[in-house]
Amino acid sequence: MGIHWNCLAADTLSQTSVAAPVPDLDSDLDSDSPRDSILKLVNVDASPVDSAEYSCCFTMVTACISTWMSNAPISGDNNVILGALDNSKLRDFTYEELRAATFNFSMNLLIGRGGFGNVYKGWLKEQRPPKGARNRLIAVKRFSGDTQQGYLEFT
Ligand SMILES: Nc1ncnc2c1ncn2[C@@H]1O[C@H](COP(=O)(O)OP(=O)(O)OP(=O)(O)O)[C@@H](O)[C@H]1O
Repeated sequence: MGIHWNCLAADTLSQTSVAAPVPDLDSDLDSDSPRDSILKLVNVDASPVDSAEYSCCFTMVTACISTWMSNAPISGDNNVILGALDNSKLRDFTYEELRAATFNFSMNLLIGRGGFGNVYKGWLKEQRPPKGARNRLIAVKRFSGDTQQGYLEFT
């Protein structure tokens, strides 16, 4: 199923606040880099997730990229290949692409929870010829079957 995603310009990921472990993705990062610092700023103020939430059938990217991410190295095969992306346009992503980008919606990457569902941090591999590929930091909002709000907004 193709899913429409809206990539916003705001770099709200940098505003999250609570430290939490992140997956092995970070292992190849420069520990002194700003990116490494940001990766530790995972907001875990949300309560544990009900298993019912995993029944969701679609998700939505709500955000964005940090400028300091522009030269980030590619960090693993789990990343999704992302074509040239213009922030002014919408792009479709499959569920599998976003599942891979968020390491199967890892709870270690949970950064928030809204009325629509959980929000996860993730990375998409972006091709930017002739510069080559880079990782792009994103936020993925995953629809929860427990909420009526999502149905009202997206149907
Ligand atoms: N782009 C983002 N970057 C960083 N954190 C985000 C981002 N989007 C959402 N979050 C986190 O997820 C939490 C929930 O966001 P969300 O947008 O789902 O809230 P909401 O206002 O209830 O929206 P909705 O009603 O559409 O679900 C936020 O409070 C924030 O902590």
